[in-house]
Amino acid sequence: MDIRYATSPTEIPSLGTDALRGRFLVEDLFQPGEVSVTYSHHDRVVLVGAMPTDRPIGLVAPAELRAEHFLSRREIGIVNVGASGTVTVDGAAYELGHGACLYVGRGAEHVTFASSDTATPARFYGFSAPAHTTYPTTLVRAGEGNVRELGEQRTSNRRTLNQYIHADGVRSCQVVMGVTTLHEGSMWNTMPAHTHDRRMEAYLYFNLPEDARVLHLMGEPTESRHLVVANEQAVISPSWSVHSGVGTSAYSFVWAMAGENQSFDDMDHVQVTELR
Ligand SMILES: O=C(O)C(=O)C[C@H](O)C(=O)CO
Ligand SMILES: [Zn+2]
Repeated sequence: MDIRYATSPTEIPSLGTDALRGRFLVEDLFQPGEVSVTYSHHDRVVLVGAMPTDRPIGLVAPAELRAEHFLSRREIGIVNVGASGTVTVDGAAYELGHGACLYVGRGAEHVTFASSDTATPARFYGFSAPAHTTYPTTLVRAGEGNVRELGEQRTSNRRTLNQYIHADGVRSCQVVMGVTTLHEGSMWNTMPAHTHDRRMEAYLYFNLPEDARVLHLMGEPTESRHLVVANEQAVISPSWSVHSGVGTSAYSFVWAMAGENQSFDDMDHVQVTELR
């Protein structure tokens, strides 16, 4: 398991490109036939990437969790960013098309991932957090969450945000999760930027052409840095960090949060003119 210890904002000025990428960027989530697991000490969130090929692959508890099953004390939100596939939870099969989201509650014992067609594998992205109780495992098809239209064409930030796991939708203990898709011709996400000191967040960029990149802004608003991010890479954003990006092409991203509260609109907004 890849372990990322927590970072203080006071460390940022001393970190070069490789150190920043090593702490905040998750580059190899999807490996054929494997489940990859990255543990962040920011709110003890775990990022999972599963890319089943010719046989199902299981979500197994890494030794560091000291748990019988991965979800013995955790919950997980899963979004399929690849071709269609199936997630099976204790014998119940859920079919996830591209962009669909499955919430799996605490206590599920056996979770496996399979692709519908081995030539075009599914790619399941999971965001897991500690959970105090069990909420029902629930599937949401792509686009069937709570939709918010954001931004404007003149500021190149028109985007459609879909909330899947949230306080007024699929219930969870901590995880808040959804997908945002940029409209053709728009490049900016989450600008004006924000932080939320009550929650960490992770973004997984997808549907970005292989030769395109997102310049992802991070850091405290007045001490910003950037990460150059490729398709299907994730960025860990501590609660003190802005998380915004501009692409060389349109793209989508899975955003997911955990921490003190589940209030999506509880944000500390940052004016564009305040950024440094
Ligand atoms: O496009 C956006 O703006 C977002 O998707 C914002 C994220 O949902 C977020 O950062 C929530 O805190
Ligand atoms: Zn946010």
